[in-house]
Amino acid sequence: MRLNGEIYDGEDREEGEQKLVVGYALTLKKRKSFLQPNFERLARNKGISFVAIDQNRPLSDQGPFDIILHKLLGKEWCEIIEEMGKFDLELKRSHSSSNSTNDCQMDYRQTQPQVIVLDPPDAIQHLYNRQSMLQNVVDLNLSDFHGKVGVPRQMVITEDPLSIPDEVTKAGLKLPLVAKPLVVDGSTKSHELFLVYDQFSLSELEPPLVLQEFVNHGGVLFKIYIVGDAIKVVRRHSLPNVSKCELAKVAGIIPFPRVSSASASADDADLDPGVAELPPQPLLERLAKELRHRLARPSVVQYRHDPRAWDKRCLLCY
Ligand SMILES: Nc1ncnc2c1ncn2[C@@H]1O[C@H](COP(=O)(O)OP(=O)(O)OP(=O)(O)O)[C@@H](O)[C@H]1O
Ligand SMILES: O=P(O)(O)O[C@H]1[C@H](OP(=O)(O)O)[C@@H](OP(=O)(O)O)[C@@H](O)[C@@H](O)[C@@H]1OP(=O)(O)O
Repeated sequence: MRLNGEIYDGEDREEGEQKLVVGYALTLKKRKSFLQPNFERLARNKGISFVAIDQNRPLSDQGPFDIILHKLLGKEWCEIIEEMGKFDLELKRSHSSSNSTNDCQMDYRQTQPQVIVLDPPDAIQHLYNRQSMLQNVVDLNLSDFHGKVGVPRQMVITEDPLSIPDEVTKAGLKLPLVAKPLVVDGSTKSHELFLVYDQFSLSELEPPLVLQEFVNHGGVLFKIYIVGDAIKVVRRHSLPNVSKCELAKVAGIIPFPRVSSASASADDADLDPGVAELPPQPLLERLAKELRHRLARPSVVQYRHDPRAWDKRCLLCY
């Protein structure tokens, strides 16, 4: 990694020796979950500091930053970042078309050192639709590669809630079902999910939504994060299995927001080896490669997989 002309070697630094400044633009919620004191301390020890970007002031008056890390959805913010990207591109063009590029490069570096934006807007593909994001997994056809990869049986309901019971019967989906808003736009509401235990209650749901068969998976799931070639798997607690007996006794709709959030980490939990075993690396690598290919241009794949039921040699993504 480039740091004012030096290469970052990943070694710990003496306290106070700053090598990398990361400007961040994140929601308050994300700041709380991401910039934990332990993380900031670890980063500081490695010479990396995090500085909040003030969105009310021009970016050029702030910093200098080596990296800009952002996860904001607003159009205004995207334009600011895009403008930065254009400036950088123009600069590169003027370098390649002129012989006296060094002057230009020097001016630019002096006023605004080269910043790595994670990620530039044109390298981000937002996956808003729960159905289409899973279609990429269906299309992979990884049916016999160190195990299977698939998605739970599901259907999309866009209109009349009163028709849902019939539509579910026609589609042959088995109860209990997980009801999820069709669109995941980062809002709290888009992560409000319901477990539906009986046919009649289905008409109380609010379309547009995805209805998925609930798959028992031992109360543990894996989240797979892919950045370039790096793959990180974490274990999270999840919903417990639903037995036939429970299904016969329980009725209605039960809400369950964010059951597998970062605070539900099961990395250090004492688990049954049957559910704790991680999916094999070759399968993860293949999955990452195929998804990167299918999701086309982005250099960093921002995709969410919650594969489970690995104890049955079946990686389900939802
Ligand atoms: N088909 C399913 N079968 C069993 N459990 C499921 C199923 N779908 C989702 N879950 C449970 O619901 C949780 C949330 O599901 P999902 O990841 O689809 O929603 P989300 O709102 O995108 O969640 P997150 O907050 O993790 O981003 C999962 O972590 C898992 O515990
Ligand atoms: O805070 P953010 O808005 O980035 O929320 C993201 C959340 O991160 P958090 O853990 O920091 O809350 C993620 O959880 P983990 O990776 O930890 O499982 C995951 O649920 C994403 O789907 C959320 O993105 P969204 O779908 O809402 O855009």
